[in-house]
Amino acid sequence: MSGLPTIALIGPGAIGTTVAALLHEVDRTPMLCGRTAHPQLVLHHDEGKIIVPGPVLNNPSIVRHPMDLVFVAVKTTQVADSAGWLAALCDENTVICALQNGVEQKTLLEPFVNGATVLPSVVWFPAQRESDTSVRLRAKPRLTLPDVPLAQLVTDALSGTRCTVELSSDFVSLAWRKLLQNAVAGLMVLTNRHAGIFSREDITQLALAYLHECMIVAHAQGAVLQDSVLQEIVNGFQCAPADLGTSILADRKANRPLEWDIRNGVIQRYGHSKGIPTPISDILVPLLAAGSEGPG
Ligand SMILES: NC(=O)C1=CN([C@@H]2O[C@H](COP(=O)(O)OP(=O)(O)OC[C@H]3O[C@@H](n4cnc5c(N)ncnc54)[C@H](OP(=O)(O)O)[C@@H]3O)[C@@H](O)[C@H]2O)C=CC1
Ligand SMILES: CC(C)(CO)C(=O)C(=O)O
Repeated sequence: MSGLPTIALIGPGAIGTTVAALLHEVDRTPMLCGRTAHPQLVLHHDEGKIIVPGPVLNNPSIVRHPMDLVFVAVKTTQVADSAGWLAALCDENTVICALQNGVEQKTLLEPFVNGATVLPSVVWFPAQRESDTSVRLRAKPRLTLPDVPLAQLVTDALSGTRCTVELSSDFVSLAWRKLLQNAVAGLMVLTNRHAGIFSREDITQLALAYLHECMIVAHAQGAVLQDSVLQEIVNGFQCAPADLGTSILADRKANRPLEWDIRNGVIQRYGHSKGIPTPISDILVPLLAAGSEGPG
């Protein structure tokens, strides 16, 4: 690579708009690759708003050459539909930073990326799309990446932006820590409620029992996490604004497919493969899957 890296972003939704806006603010505007040709992207943050000029491109045939760095922020349920973008933007020299939840980003993306290197990330911050498609950032942006040499490209791209990037030598544990948080957030979908539900004693008990089950699977997958993490996760939801949602609840409310498999199904799947009983998952996962896909 000579000169500044070329950067594209696929999926300018809640997380994608946030990262595109933060890059734009430091004059590193990525190529905006989406599904809908939004005329511009708008991010509202604590101190004001950032407008990224569009339009969002919606046809991969416009791409003339692969990019050095591609941020992928489509839902994991939308990866296959983004195959055209991934094929056009990636080759074996490209680094892909997956801005997606779960612990399976590499497995999900690698079939589509022409030999590019997929770096998973943990996206710690909540962002929500408003009805006018602008995005509201609800915490300070923060990412964790595995501490590998190619992560430097992402760190450099985001240097000087509002987004903190941390590198971890134990990325697996952090990714599972976040997965546990996402798994228990599934209770918001099943109750059709926001974080306020975690102030209920019955939901707290259910959340802790479910997290305990998830933790056994996490340990079996090599995550090093203390038991105190379970209460910390519940405390986090209890301290959050009562109206704070989660991206899977936004999808439920909009009747879109849910990321139930990478957030909840994954724990049941890995549990079953290791002979670990998952009685709570065995109830929650079919309810989330049926809510997502029906029929009916
Ligand atoms: N929102 C959050 O607070 C957090 C989300 N995450 C994770 O980040 C990932 C992204 O979530 P989020 O930003 O909420 O998702 P959104 O639904 O807000 O955004 C998805 C974006 O992808 C676009 N898209 C859909 N299909 C395609 C396609 N075929 N080609 C190109 N673009 C496409 C959508 O376009 P269109 O404009 O047409 O809808 C939309 O802009 C998920 O894995 C989520 O779990 C992680 C942490 C926090
Ligand atoms: C809000 C947050 C950070 C935790 O649930 C998230 O990951 C999501 O909305 O998907």
